[in-house]
Amino acid sequence: MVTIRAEQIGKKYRKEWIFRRVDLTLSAGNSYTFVGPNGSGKSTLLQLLAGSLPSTEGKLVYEQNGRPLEPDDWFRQICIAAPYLELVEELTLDELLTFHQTFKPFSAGLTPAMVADRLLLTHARHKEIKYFSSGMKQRVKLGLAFFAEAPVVILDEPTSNLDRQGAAWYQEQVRQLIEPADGRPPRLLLIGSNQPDEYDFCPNVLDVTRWK
Ligand SMILES: Nc1ncnc2c1ncn2[C@@H]1O[C@H](COP(=O)(O)OP(=O)(O)OP(=O)(O)O)[C@@H](O)[C@H]1O
Repeated sequence: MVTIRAEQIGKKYRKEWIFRRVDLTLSAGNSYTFVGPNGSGKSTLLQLLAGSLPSTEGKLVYEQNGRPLEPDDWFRQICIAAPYLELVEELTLDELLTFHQTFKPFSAGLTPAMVADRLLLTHARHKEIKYFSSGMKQRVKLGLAFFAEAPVVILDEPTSNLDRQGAAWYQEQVRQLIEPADGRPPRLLLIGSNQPDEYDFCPNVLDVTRWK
């Protein structure tokens, strides 16, 4: 089981503190949503918790089954879907899924063809990502996080560009992360959002402006 512990972390850009003194303990089987107005620091905080941005102050500890993990091993534990993370556009969906699973394996038993099916994109398996619509790309980004084995899933603005069918698909899949129907271990889910229907199932909603 994975736990992320943030101890008094803060982030400053130039002379401006985005947030300070963030103390959090986040563990598997739970979901947490960070809310706040545009520019309040949701994406920045998620990137710090993912270990992809350094904090200006404070300490971040990752633990697996009570043992600290080295920062270099964090990335294996995390899948992140966010508007600022791009897909490799030159690859077809099949190629992308095959490539991705070499460093972020899919859950046991899932093949790239099965993942394409779960993405509702079987018809587009041989199409290059650059020809996907923005909603199709968003589904791929989410699917790479939903269907990987990694125990921590981070979703920033998860339903951006999704139509009604895509949003319903998101709702169905995201709930299975914390209450898996197939016996898989529950994951730690972190969301950054301003749209209540993206996190209406989530009991832990934290406004980042509390850390200004
Ligand atoms: N690389 C950077 N250099 C300087 N300032 C930055 C940088 N990245 C973000 N910021 C600033 O940090 C603040 C928080 O930005 P962030 O993207 O985390 O907000 P957000 O809450 O996710 O916003 P939104 O709802 O618009 O996505 C903003 O004032 C932004 O301008």
